[in-house]
Amino acid sequence: MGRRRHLAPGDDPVTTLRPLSRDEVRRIDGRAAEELGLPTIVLMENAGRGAAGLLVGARESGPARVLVLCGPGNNGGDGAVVARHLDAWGWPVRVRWTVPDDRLRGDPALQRSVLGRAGFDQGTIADPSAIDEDLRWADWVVDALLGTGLAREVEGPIRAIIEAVNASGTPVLALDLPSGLDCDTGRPLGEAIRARMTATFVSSKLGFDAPGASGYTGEVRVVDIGVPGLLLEPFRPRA
Ligand SMILES: NC(=O)C1=CN([C@@H]2O[C@H](COP(=O)(O)OP(=O)(O)OC[C@H]3O[C@@H](n4cnc5c(N)ncnc54)[C@H](O)[C@@H]3O)[C@@H](O)[C@H]2O)[C@@H](O)CC1
Ligand SMILES: [K+]
Repeated sequence: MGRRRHLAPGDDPVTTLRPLSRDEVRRIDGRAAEELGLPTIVLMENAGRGAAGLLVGARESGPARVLVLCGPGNNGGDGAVVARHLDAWGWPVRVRWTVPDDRLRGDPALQRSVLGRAGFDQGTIADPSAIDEDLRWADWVVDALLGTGLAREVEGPIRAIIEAVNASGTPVLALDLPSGLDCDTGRPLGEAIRARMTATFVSSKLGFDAPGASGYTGEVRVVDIGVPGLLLEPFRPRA
């Protein structure tokens, strides 16, 4: 009998929701916190833990060297959570942020502080060419640069980092969205990460079904981040 396929974290055992728009998924996150009082740090932990589990599942052989690239927002915070779990499982991890820690607020700032206190190989990318050595070292890259906060053409250092990652050919696990991909249209805003796999939160995204989007998302896996069912009701398939 073939390897029993356990349900990986996020393989929703009950129902799948219809693909969501950027606004819908951001509103779900917001309602969970504002209306239901579920702290966003809880959703972030579930997101990062689920994504880390998918990376382990994607690796037939043992631990791999993982370079986690974190942007300035909650997507970056997710990346720090992935790093913490992979490290606890014995995977060699490096964490590189696109901004100094005094530019972080809230959940991502907290996550970065925890990694700092826990002795992680963590730093700020001073110049996009500075990640070339990290890219040579890594077996996998975790793309935690930009998620649904992407609001304009990708520019500046983040654009150069995306180009360097794509040029390196290193396989990428993208968190929530491949950075630079428009959530609703599935088209790159200037430049986008070409991922081997995308761990997307709550549900798939409208843009993932657009022609050409799979060249950026790679295999899409949904990670359940613990949003209460009340908020998911409007998005369940019609019975
Ligand atoms: N809010 C929540 O409760 C949760 C959010 N989650 C994560 O948070 C993400 C959304 O986080 P944020 O809203 O903080 O935003 P992101 O972390 O997606 O983006 C970070 C910041 O990048 C900047 N930015 C936007 N477009 C840019 C561009 N073109 N070039 C350079 N910088 C640009 C913006 O200032 C934006 O706030 C989701 O995709 C998901 O990964 C998850 O942790 C689940 C829970
Ligand atoms: K991302």
